[in-house]
Formats: sequence, structure tokens, C-alpha cells
Amino acid sequence: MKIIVTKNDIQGGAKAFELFEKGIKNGAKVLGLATGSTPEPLYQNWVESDLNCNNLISINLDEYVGLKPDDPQSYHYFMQKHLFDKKPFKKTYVPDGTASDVAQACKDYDQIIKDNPIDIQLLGIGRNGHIAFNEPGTPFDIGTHEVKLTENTIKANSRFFDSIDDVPKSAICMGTANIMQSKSIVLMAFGEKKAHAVKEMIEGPITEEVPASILQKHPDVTVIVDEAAASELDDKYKK
Ligand SMILES: N[C@@H]1[C@@H](O)[C@H](O)[C@@H](COP(=O)(O)O)O[C@@H]1O
Repeated sequence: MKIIVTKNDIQGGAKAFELFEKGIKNGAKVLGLATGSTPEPLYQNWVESDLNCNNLISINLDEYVGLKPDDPQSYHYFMQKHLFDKKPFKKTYVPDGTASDVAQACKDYDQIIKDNPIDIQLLGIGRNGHIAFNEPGTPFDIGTHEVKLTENTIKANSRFFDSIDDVPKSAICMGTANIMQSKSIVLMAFGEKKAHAVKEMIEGPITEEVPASILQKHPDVTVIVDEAAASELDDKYKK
């Protein structure tokens, strides 16, 4: 894993954008994209840039079950607002949280990923080490699936909702196996609340209890962390 430590999230977002821009200029066509507060500085750099996205395909990691695309808390809405409205892509995919047959929607999403292998996958990380919504204990070898969100995640994500009761209880999300098939991965983490998860991901054992730890096995991962998120890391990673 390549670790880049930046002063803060603004610099981290700029660095992540540099990596995406370079990758796209070198031929990356399919991007795996993520939501949450972490990628916002990246998307801000993106929309302010002159990067043309007309030939790009995006495949998002996850979506809440039950939220319509025009629901302001949905990940569809987030992506439109932060990126796609300002930078139109050739095609964008986000899991269908309103599908009547969720199992079929998951299979369809696996097929989309198979047909469009991801060149660069963007990830954030949850405080418990989750990636996308792959919670601790999720098998490493599964594809897109419906996941019941843990109380920790519901609590952490309730900051985006009026009340904790409004947070959906489940989501459709790419599996760890889908993520590991991406050619390259850029993971961003900012703030001291992520410091422990970052340490476990990089220095801890590879275990399904820390979903992000599987990334130690991927040949091309860049981790962009600010000083706060890097604070628990061994000094040798901070150079
Ligand atoms: N499904 C998302 C993840 O993809 C994201 O990485 C995580 C962290 O969110 P944030 O970046 O807001 O800390 O939150 C959610 O659970």
C-alpha cells in the first residue's frame, strides 16, 4: 500500500483529484465512485477542473434500500449534486434502492461490474473499518448484496438525516470481491475518528472483522490520509 499523508482534507482531496486526473489521462474509463463526507473535497476539485467526463462510466459502491433517487439523502442524489450535474458522464450506475426484487438488482449490478471492469475505485472507510457498507464479519468473497446496517453505522450516518429513525436499516452494496477486482484503488480517510480504522487496515491482521484489511492483498492501493487520520500509524508509514 502506498500511504500519502496530507495536512488536511482539502489537500487530501486535491491529491486524490490529481490521481484520478492522471489515471483518466492515461486511459482509465470506468471509475468506481463513493459517497460520504470524505470524497467531497475530491469532487469539489473535480467540478472546478476542466476535465472532460463525456467518455467516462461510473459505478457507485452503494445505495440505501428504500430511498428514491430524488430523495436528498439517497446516494443517487448525492452523486448528482456533487458531481454529475456539473460534470456529465457517458453513463452512471448507482444500485437501485427501490428495486422490488433486491436479490435480482444485486445480480444485475454484478453483471454491470463484470461488463465494465473498474479501472480506479474510490473508497472511504467507516470507523469500524467498513468499506462501502461491507460491515465487520462480511465474507471477503461476496459480490453485490443487501446488507443490514450495524447500529454503529446507522448512528454515524444519522448526521445526514433529520432523525436517527429516518436512517434506512439496509443497503445494496458492492461486495469486497467486486472491490478487489478493480485495477487500482484510492482510499481516503480524514479526521481522528478514522485513525483507529486506518491503523487496523494498514497494520492489523487481514480479517473479515476489519473489512478494509483485505486491501493489504491488493497490488495497487493508494491511501490518502490527513495527519489526524494517520495519528495512530507507525512512524514508518508517515514518511
Ligand atoms: N457507505 C458509506 C461509505 O462508503 C463511507 O466510506 C462511510 C464513511 O463516511 P464518511 O466519509 O462520511 O465518514 O460512510 C458510509 O457508510
